[in-house]
Amino acid sequence: MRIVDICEVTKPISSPIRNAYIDFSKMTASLVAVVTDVERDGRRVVGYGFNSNGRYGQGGLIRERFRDRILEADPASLLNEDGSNLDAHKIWAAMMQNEKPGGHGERSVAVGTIDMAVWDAIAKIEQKPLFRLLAERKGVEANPRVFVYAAGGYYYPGKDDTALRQEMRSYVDRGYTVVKMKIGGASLAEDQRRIEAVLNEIGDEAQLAVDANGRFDLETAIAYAKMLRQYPLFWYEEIGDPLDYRLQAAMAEFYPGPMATGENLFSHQDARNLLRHGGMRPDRDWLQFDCALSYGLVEYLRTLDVLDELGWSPTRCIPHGGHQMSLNIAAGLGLGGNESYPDLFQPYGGFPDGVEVIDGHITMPDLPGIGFEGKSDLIAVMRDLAE
Ligand SMILES: O=C([O-])CC(=O)C(=O)O
Ligand SMILES: [Mg+2]
Repeated sequence: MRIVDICEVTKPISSPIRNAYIDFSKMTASLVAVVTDVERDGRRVVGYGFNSNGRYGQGGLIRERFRDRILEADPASLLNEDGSNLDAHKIWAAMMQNEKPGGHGERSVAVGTIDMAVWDAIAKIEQKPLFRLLAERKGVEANPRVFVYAAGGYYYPGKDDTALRQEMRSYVDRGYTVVKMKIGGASLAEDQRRIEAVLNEIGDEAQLAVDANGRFDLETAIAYAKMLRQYPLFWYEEIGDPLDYRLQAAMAEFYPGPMATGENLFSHQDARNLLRHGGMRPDRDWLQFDCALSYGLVEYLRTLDVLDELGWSPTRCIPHGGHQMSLNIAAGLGLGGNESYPDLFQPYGGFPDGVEVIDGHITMPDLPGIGFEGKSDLIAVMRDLAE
């Protein structure tokens, strides 16, 4: 049993939307295939992965370093004890040889993307859904019913409050009970008007989360906190720079409601620093670390260990990214839910065909691997790459 090839293609996932920090007009994603020599049901097992939006495709790093380190390793050194499957932890170690600690950034995206494909292959070789494999290995019961919320509410040329309300209404009509919109890309007064328009639209049918995408300095963060705290928001997200733990810690004094952050922290060490120094409150705040951007599930398991050491439950995690990999981790390891972008970043995000959002939750179908084969538009693009 061995990995015979690793293919990568960088694809556009561009759109005219913008958050408080970036626009997505040039956004790309890496799609990766890990090709094995294993056959299941008369078909070669190929694992697939991709990086979530927000960071760009990583074809350069994958081709220059990480792909070759796996392909040049002794194939037997990448297998589990009895040689019956690939070992994601050993493959991770092979990828990360000769890499110094610290500076977690683009490299973590390259490794996270390959790691996703490796886990997809592993679960397909075992012929079971990844979430069931993860629960089994941890000795816990999987819960295929996962909370999901609808992320959108971007700034968009010519988009007025009516269009924003219609967008949020359409998420509620599709079964979501929490919707998210961007703030920080307009004046405080304008954002307040947008927020009130959405709250009037959704009433008590859903709750609203707001996302500043790390835009605010301390003064602006506090001004927004004072405005936002009069509304019953689901959370106030990524207020300041992701590495400014002191700013995050200062916010607890001004914002008693739930806060969320972590999508731009890319290692268990950075996650640990957030929990040590960011003043995050385990009884109400949310952690959004996204394995696809942060060295994959092998690293995410370390992050979950850090949470445990510091008194945090995995139920406080609702990862960024809207991909099926995090849905599997949520269902298998008991996270609090997952992000979803109902109308964006297709075909990568979303759920297998036919999966509906009911009362803010989806139910994972029993598909082998991560479940990409159940999403026809996505698997078509994936098979183009490697089958
Ligand atoms: O706009 C983005 O970069 C995505 C984002 O923050 C989120 O989904 O929370
Ligand atoms: Mg965000």
